[in-house]
Amino acid sequence: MVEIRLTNTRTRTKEVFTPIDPGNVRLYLCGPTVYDRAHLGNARPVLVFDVLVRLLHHVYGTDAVTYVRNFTDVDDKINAEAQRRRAAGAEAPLEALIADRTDETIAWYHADMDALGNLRPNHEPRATAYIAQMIEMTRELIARGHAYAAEGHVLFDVRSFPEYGKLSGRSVDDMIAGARVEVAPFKRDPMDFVLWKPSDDDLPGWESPWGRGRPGWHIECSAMSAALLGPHFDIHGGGIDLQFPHHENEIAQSCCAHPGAGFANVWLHNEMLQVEGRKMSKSLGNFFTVRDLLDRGVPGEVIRFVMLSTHYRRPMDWTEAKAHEAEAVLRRWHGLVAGIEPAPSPAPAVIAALADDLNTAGAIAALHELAARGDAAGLAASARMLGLLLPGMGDWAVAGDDTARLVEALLAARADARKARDFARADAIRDGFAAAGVEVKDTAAGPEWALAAGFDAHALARLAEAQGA
Ligand SMILES: Nc1ncnc2c1ncn2[C@@H]1O[C@H](COP(=O)(O)OP(=O)(O)OP(=O)(O)O)[C@@H](O)[C@H]1O
Ligand SMILES: [Zn+2]
Repeated sequence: MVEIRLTNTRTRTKEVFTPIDPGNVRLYLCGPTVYDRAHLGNARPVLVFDVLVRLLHHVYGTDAVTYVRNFTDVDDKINAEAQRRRAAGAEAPLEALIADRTDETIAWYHADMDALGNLRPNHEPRATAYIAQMIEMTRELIARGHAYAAEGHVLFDVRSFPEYGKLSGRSVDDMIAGARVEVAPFKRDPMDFVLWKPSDDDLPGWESPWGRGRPGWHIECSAMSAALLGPHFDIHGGGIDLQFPHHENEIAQSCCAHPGAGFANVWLHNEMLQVEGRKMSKSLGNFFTVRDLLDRGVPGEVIRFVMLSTHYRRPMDWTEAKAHEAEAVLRRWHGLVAGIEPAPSPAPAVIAALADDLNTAGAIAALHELAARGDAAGLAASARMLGLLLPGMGDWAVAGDDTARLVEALLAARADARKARDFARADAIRDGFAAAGVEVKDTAAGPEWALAAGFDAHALARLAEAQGA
């Protein structure tokens, strides 16, 4: 059996992964708050977990893996968006506007993550479907002396859990000194966090023993993971930005509600996608969405390749240069594997790289070696471990007949123009190609062309029209 090693944030070491039950390997990934399109950074944990899931499928069998990723559909930002729509004249009740917004966002999320070649998780719970479990868990935490009700709120008492801070490696006192904590008169300790809070009359709320209200964010993941995976499961993940406070708080809640169960064995955190050294984030406004890239004509597979070219524990940037390079590589590989039956199993070097703490960059290097050796069957089988070169994925890499015909006709027109010393026309065609996103290289054997990430079929058609080609 392949030995998988993963870096566990909890122990800060790379550990051999041993599932609790090899017949049912269980993972939970913190999913998106569904108020807006996912930005490219939000796709990173999804891609990392997708490769992990493919590796676990390979090692333990597809039916032996349960992958859960939630949708957070209770949130001030969702409410704010619904209120904005109502202020702008929408007639429906706020609840319906909220449901519209979350349904719409979930559909976008699915479309965008599918376009990147990600498998859907086995379960995608929505927080609003698990409110009863959240109330039950909150009640349990009060009964066990780990939480207290005050002024319509229920707060987790961090001093009641000596291990609080262990995941992020800080003591409660350090946290108080360093953190921006919300001070509230009803809190026993400034670090105590909300399990339940009251809701205004014009915002969504649920009846509870503490009055009409709504859950805090952290309790959502504790309740949903317990409901779908049980109180002790294998791997819990998310971006490193969630390590504190979100994951610290999840551990406190889950361990105190289910003493002795253990919660997640391995904590896996991806580093951030950055823009000029800072985390890409909605709040900083330095983001672009996955959809922006797809709409500009960057194929999902190219985005996936670029994102997986950097190890998940390293910060990374998105650059146009990386996208161009990825596109050229994938185009070549698609050409190589076209019509080839994949080998029965992926290359050992690719599996070994992935099993070594998801070394996707190493796995891609191993794919390059297979391609260099001309082992198309091996390349086809191995690339699938990374969700690349999947059946049907290469359509973008092959220019449509029309496109090829237009480009060839324009190249012929350019050659004629050159022969006739009509350099103005030759230059116009060259500039038109550049504007349409057709890259032309003149080689000794004649011109070679490729479609760039931003290829614009309409611009090409207009150019052909204008040149009478
Ligand atoms: N720049 C980034 N790089 C990698 N992962 C990220 C980045 N930003 C967010 N994530 C991850 O995306 C997932 C979804 O996060 P969430 O929906 O809370 O993000 P958000 O609040 O919309 O994003 P932001 O952090 O931009 O406000 C989380 O696992 C989070 O860690
Ligand atoms: Zn979570």
